[in-house]
Amino acid sequence: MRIDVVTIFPEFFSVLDVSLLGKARASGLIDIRVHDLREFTHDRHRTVDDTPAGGGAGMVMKPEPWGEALDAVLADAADAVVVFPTPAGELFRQPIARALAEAPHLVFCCGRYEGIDQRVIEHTASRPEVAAVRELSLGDYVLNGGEVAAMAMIEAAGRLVPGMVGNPDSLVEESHEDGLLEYPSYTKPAVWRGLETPPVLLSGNHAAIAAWRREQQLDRTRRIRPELLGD
Ligand SMILES: Nc1ccc2ncsc2c1
Repeated sequence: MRIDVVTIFPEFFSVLDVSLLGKARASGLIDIRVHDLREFTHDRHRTVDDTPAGGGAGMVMKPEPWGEALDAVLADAADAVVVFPTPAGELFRQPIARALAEAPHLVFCCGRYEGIDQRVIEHTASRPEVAAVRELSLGDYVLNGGEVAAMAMIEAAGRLVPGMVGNPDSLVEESHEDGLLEYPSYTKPAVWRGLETPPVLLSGNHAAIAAWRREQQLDRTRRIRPELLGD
């Protein structure tokens, strides 16, 4: 998988060299390329934003630098999925992470300010080398830009790429992988500060342990995220 990230804060993504994705990058499993949007400006101040058409507060990211950046990033692309992290997008959830993990080439366009001129999204969707454009939201709160969201999406999708995680079984028993919250986890010692590990987990009865874990998932999901049960 190839992942391109376009941002005005390329240094933000240096952390990708230390995480699980760092190993994948080193092994060539995932080819991550980070691009500074300001490299695609031509004025002395390397301007990437301008005032909003129609007035209003804040600034909007100019289309020209984005157009040139995507010309460069997509020059040798085919079937790229281009993601625009945005609060106005579809909510990013595990099924979308799985879909992104299937893509041979992901491009993340990190907006700042009040967002990117909408014509960039429209033009990108018309490019023949682009298989899909996805405007995706991390959730309903205020962030300063798309970088934090892109990092989360890259990790969520990247870890699903075959070969990324040592034990693929561990991908199954994760919160949201089966649509439910994960069960609570325990390890040694059996008693810690007077608190006991649930005896069933020490019973060796694998059927009883599996049943207990499933019940814990349902109970936790019912209490904390009932909407995941479609109730
Ligand atoms: N403010 C905000 C909220 C969610 C979100 N998701 C992707 S960029 C973004 C920005």
